[in-house]
Amino acid sequence: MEDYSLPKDSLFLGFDSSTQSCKATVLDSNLNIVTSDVVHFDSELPHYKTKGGVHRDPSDDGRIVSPTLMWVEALELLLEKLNKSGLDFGKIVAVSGSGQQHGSVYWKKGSLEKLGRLDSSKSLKDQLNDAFSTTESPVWMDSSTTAQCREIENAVGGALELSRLTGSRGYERFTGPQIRKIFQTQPDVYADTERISLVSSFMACLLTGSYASIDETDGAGMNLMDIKERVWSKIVLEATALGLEEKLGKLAPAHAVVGLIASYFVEKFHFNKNCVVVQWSGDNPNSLAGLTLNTPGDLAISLGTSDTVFGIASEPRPRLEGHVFPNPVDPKSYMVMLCYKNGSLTREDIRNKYAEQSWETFNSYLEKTSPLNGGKLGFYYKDHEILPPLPVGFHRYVLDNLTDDSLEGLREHEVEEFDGASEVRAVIEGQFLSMRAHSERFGMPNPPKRIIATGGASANQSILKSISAIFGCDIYTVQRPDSASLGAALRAAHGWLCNNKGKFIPISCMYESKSEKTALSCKLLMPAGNPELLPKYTSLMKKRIEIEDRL
Ligand SMILES: O=C(CO)[C@@H](O)[C@H](O)CF
Repeated sequence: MEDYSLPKDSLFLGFDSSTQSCKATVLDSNLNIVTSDVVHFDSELPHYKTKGGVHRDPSDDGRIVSPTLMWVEALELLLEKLNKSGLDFGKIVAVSGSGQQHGSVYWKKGSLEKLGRLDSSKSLKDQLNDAFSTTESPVWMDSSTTAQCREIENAVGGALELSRLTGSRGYERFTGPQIRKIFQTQPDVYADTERISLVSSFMACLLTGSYASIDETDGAGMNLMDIKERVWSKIVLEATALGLEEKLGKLAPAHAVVGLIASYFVEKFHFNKNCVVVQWSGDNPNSLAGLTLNTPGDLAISLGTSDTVFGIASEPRPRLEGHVFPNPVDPKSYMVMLCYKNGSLTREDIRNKYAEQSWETFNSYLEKTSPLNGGKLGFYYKDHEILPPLPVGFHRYVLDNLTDDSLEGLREHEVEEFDGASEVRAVIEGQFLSMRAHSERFGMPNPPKRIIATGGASANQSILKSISAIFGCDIYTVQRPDSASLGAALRAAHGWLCNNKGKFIPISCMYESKSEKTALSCKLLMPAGNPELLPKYTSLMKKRIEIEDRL
C-alpha cells in the first residue's frame, strides 16, 4: 500500500484572493484546520475606496474593475495577521491559492526584474506600485465587452464553435474579451505589457518572485485555451489581440509546482526556504477541491458574491450556456459550471429594501412565507446578469388562480412589487429555481444525489431549506464556508505530494486514507424537503424558465 501521508508537523497554506476579501486557511498533515484569517478590502484597506471590492465606472456602462495594488497590499496584510497570530511559517512546506476567476493583471515591461529582486525591508506595495501598465484590473463582474465577445466568436465561426474550442461561448467577464478591449481601446497599455496574469497566477508571481504560469483550469476561463489540447488556441489568440501568446506565457497543470517561495517571504516571514508554491487556480475550481467533489451525482452550490453551481463530468460537452474547465485535481475529467452574478450583493439589496437591513428579519420572512410563495416569481438583476444574459432590471409576476393541486398551464400577470416577506422568498426561490432549471439543461445530475453547499449564504438554514425543497435532495457542507481557501490548502498538499512522488496522485488518496475526520469531511446540513413539494416546484421552475426565456 503506497504511503500518501504528509510529513509530520508540516503545514499547508491556502489563500483565496476573492472579490471582497483575501482569506487564508492552514491545514496540518492530518488535513485539520490549524488557523485561518481574512482581510476585507472595503473595511481594512479603505484607501482604495472599493465597494464590494470593486470600482464601478460611471462613465463606461458595465465596466467594473479592482485596484491591482489592493490585492498586493491585502496579501501582505494577511501574512502579517497570520504572523501576529503566532503561525510558524517555518513549518509550511507548500502554499497554493485561489483567485477570483477571469480577472486580469497587466505587468509593465521590466517588471520581471523588479519581481526578482524584492527587498524584504520594504513593503510589496511600495516596490510594485509602478509594475503594472494599468493600475485597474478588469474583474469577473465587468459586462462591458459584448462587442469583443461577438468579434471573437465571429472570427472563429460563431458562439457554438468558440464554446467547442474553449469550453465556453464568448462571455463578457472572460479574460480574452477583456484583453481585446484593452488592445482596442488602450493600445499603449497593451504595448507596454510584458506579461498578462490572471488573479490566480498573479498571486503566484508575487509568492515566487517570477512570472508564474496560468494553470489549465483557470486558463479555461479566458476564451483562449483549447479545452481538449490544453494549450493556447492559435485561432482564438489571433482573433483576440496581436502578439498575445508571448504575453501569456506557457500553461501548466493546476497540480504542478511553480517553484520555491521567494526569498522576500523567507526573510520577512521566516518561511522555510524549501517551501514550494503550487499553481494557483480559480476560486470555483478550488472549491471543487475543498468540497472533495468526486462522486458522480454530487452537485456543488457556492453562494458568494457570485452564485455558482458546479459538478464533475467525464467528457467536455460545451454548450451555449455554462462553462467547461479541466478538473483541477484530476487531469482526466472536467468541471462543469454555471455562474450567476446576482448573488450575495443582490440578496443584501433585497434584505436592505424589504427586511429592515437585517438577516434576522430576512430569515423570519422566509420562515413565515410558504413554499412556492403563492405563485409569486421575482427576477432580481441588480447587476447585468450572466445567466440569463439580461441587463439590470427587476421583474415580478404572479401566477393566476393558483390552486393546491397543480400549477400546470397557469397564466401569469406582471406586478410592480410584492409585500416585503414575499420579496424575500421570491429572491431566494427564484435563484434556486433558475439554478435547477439551467443545471438540468446543462446535463448536470438531475436530481442530484446530494448537494454540497458552500459560501457565506450556505450558513443560512432558512436558505438551505429552500434549496433542499427545490432540488429534492439532502444538503451537505464541509467544516467552513470558505471552501476556496480550504481547497487551496488541500491542493498545496496535493501538489507537494505529487511533486515529492514524481507522479500524479489522485487527490482522493489523501483524505480517503484517513480514518479520522478531517476539515474536508462533509456533514449533513439539511435533509431533503417535503417530497410532495418537488413536483410543484418542478412546475414552478418550468414557468420561471418560460418567463425568463422571453424577458
Ligand atoms: O465569474 C465567476 C465564475 O465564472 C465568478 O464565480 C468568479 O470566479 C467569482 F470570483
